[in-house]
Amino acid sequence: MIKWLKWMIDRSNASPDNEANREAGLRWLFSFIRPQRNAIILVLLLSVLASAMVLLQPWLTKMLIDDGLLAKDYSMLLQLSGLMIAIGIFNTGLSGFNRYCHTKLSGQILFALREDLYQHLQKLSPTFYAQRRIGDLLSRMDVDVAQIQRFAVDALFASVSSVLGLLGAISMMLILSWQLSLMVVVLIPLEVIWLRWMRRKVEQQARGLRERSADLSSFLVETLPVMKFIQSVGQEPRESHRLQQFGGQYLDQLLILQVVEFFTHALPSTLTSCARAGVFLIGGYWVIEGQWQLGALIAFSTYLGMALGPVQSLLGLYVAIQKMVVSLDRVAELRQQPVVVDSLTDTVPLSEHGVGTLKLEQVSFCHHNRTEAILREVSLEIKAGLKVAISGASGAGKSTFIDLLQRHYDPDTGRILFDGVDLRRCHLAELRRRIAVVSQDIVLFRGSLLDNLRYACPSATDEQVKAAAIQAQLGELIAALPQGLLTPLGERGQQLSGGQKQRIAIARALLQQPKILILDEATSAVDEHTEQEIIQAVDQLFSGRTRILISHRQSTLQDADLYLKLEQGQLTEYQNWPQAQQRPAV
Ligand SMILES: Nc1ncnc2c1ncn2[C@@H]1O[C@H](COP(=O)(O)OP(=O)(O)OP(=O)(O)O)[C@@H](O)[C@H]1O
Repeated sequence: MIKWLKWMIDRSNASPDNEANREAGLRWLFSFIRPQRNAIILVLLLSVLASAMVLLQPWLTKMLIDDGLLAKDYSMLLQLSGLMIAIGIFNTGLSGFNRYCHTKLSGQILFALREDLYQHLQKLSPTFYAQRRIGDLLSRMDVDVAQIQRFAVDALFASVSSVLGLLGAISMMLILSWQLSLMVVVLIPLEVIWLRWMRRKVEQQARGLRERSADLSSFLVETLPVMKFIQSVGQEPRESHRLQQFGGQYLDQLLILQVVEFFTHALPSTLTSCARAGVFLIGGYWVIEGQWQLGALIAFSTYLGMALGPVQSLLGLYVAIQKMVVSLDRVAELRQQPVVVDSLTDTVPLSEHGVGTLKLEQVSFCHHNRTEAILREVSLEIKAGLKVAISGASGAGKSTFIDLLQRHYDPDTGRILFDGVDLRRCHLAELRRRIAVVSQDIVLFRGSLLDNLRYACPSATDEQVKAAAIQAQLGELIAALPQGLLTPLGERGQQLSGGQKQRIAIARALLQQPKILILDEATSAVDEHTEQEIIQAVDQLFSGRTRILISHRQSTLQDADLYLKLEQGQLTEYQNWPQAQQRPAV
């Protein structure tokens, strides 16, 4: 099947890399089709049955005219009419059942494809997301996957029933008149040659359309969440104009594709009309001359329609393959993005009694495509239970350092150890459960406050969540909300203040029971008084556990047990905050 598809796909402008990607994409697609073998066989059998029933109808009409009407046989007329009614009822039931099985199969493949792609995206690093437009990812996940699935199921079944219909109709036509049948068969190679010539154009324009559609999605994803900012800087007309431009480009591309598709189908349709006229001319002459029966001519012309219909839909399928390839390439490109960080199969379990000591051994790290290293051969130990303050100029790499601790990236050289275990050997989820990060941007999902608090720890009971919320001083907020903990927070918790969101994040971290709590600029959005309250709460609630605080503010970093400053790839230790602000290091 893969070989057949590769033959159908235009390779004239594909590089060996593209070819390899495409083949991997096809293999990926078929890995979802194969497990549905039984359901596919059932739907195929139903299609065969449906095609046979359709083929029977014109033959019955022929018998009705020639053996019933023209022969004036009333009993035959009655029997054939009864048979036609029975077949009609059977066909209705068959098509309903066929449709149900087909939709179920099609949906199962669609969601399996999407889930697999989503699971792959879940493993990709922050660098990948920093480089990609979310709208484009959305469009690949949504429209491209649906396009592939539509082809994989709908088009393949359509092709099977078309081939069956075609073979059946041609056989019936040959039985009725082989001379007229030849006329039709000669057309098929002509149409195939034309389509092979047109396919590259279709693929090119379909690719353009998918890209314009991704531009539109990206625009909406980018601007809708920040409408407040656009309003406050008065740029609504500019964004409306941009939408107009994207819309215009999309429409232009759509029209070009329509024109190309029109010409692709126009020649075969014209040839078809000529063939039909030819059949009526020659067949009609034979009937007038008494060499052929009227019923046979009517049945032949019906079978001719039935044969040309499948030819048209097979040719349409040929065009659909070129469009599907565009989507398959776009999805395969995502599917082949390398997973930089993944759990090994033989991970070393982290002890529940471990205290959470962190050790860096000769760690160096530089972001992909950057020249300036974030860490250069840094060796350091952060003993458990300390309150650690990390300062450093903006862009020095403090957040990247935290990403390395949570293993969003691996060091280029050297290693990081958690309780003596190299992070590369830890199970990712286990490691990340032990290191909770509260950052400036608190992520809140649509759902109740309760659901949001429980997000990192879904097994927590309502009582545990409530206790954590009270500890994080959310009592007042809960009392003020109309449905308490069950109040929906709305999109991204826009109705909450910065301090309230921060407390939600702390309550979440409390439920997570981490060994290490990291506050990465977590309090920079709140006033100093609220900040002091939050930090006091953290010191109290997480006392005895390692707390790493990152900030530019002195008020946040005071009273630490260890001061670290990140500067030019070095993490230098200082005795206190004022010293950390000056040189030299201790
Ligand atoms: N995913 C990424 N890919 C490439 N470069 C990145 C990536 N993330 C951050 N950087 C770059 O790495 C450097 C350090 O960024 P980082 O966010 O770690 O700094 P920071 O010290 O936390 O800054 P700030 O105090 O302003 O938050 C910056 O130059 C930034 O542009």
